[in-house]
Amino acid sequence: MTQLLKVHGSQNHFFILDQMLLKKPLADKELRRLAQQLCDPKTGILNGADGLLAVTQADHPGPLARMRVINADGSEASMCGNGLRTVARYLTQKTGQTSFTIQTMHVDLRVAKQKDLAPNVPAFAVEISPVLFSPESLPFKGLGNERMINDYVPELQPDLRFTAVAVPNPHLISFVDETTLKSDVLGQLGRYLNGTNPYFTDGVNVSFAVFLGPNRLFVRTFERGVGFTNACGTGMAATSLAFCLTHPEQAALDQPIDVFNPGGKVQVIVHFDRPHYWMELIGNATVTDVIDVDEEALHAAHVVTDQVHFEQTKEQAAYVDYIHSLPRPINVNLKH
Ligand SMILES: N[C@@H](CCC[C@H](N)C(=O)O)C(=O)O
Repeated sequence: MTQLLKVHGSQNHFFILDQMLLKKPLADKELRRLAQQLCDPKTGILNGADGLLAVTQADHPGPLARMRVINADGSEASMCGNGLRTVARYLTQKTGQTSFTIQTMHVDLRVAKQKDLAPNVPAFAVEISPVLFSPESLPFKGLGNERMINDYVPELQPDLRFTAVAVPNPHLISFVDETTLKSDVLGQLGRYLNGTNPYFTDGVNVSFAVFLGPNRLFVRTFERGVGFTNACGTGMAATSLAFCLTHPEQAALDQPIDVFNPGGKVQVIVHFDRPHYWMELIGNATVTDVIDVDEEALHAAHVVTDQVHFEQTKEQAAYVDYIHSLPRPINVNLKH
């Protein structure tokens, strides 16, 4: 027997699997199959999730562990901001350390425990970096050879401006009005750019954002490898950076930006240590369920309700109380 955790950051839901607890860690192919089975609400448990976060040993000295991000469709992403907060919390509980680094696909990132957002709503801050703008780093092609910052891109959508940035997973951002944010445009564009298309050949996370005032945004994301999510941490960090770059009169560097999303709220602080931008993403790291599961079921990608034992924590009730205490600037249906 081993344990899985069901967790979320702004209701961007994941399962955490600590490979270091297993007699035999899952091979890459097994991890991909498990993510597909477990995250699908039809075949998985607890309504599925947006991804599987695998915690493994770091392959060099320094970081406490390594996080791998497997999207619901089995593809692997280089980073996940909401997920990193939940892995940071898991490692804090496992080791007692409250400030450390975690290895991700390309870089080691700093994480630190924060003051609880409300009773039983733990919070963590995580570093989001590196920030890259070149077409090769996303990648995108056929849309100009220069960086894309608040540009009209008629190939994508005639009347919207776009910013493309990798953090280091790829993001495409547009500032829109509330009607456009709620319209079908985001889903259509997200599906197109994450299917066979000539522009974003590895797919891209697409976010639409509405200005709410100085240092305040609402962000909705269609995620690569997932579809619509309640929140995308790297997406909100990338959008806050785009906000600072394109609307400096409304968004300040080195100050918290409140970013509301369908699943709650986070804060992002954008820093510019010349010549590099980097962001801090601060938000909840909630554990909703502890699941006892047979190790063989993980290898076989067959984790089903009647063969596991769940223990629900009281943290989701506390999280719901917390978000009900927040302003709700825009209502978008929640994904369950
Ligand atoms: N939800 C995540 C991002 C997960 C990876 C993304 N789908 C990708 O493929 O890049 C976040 O909170 O950052």
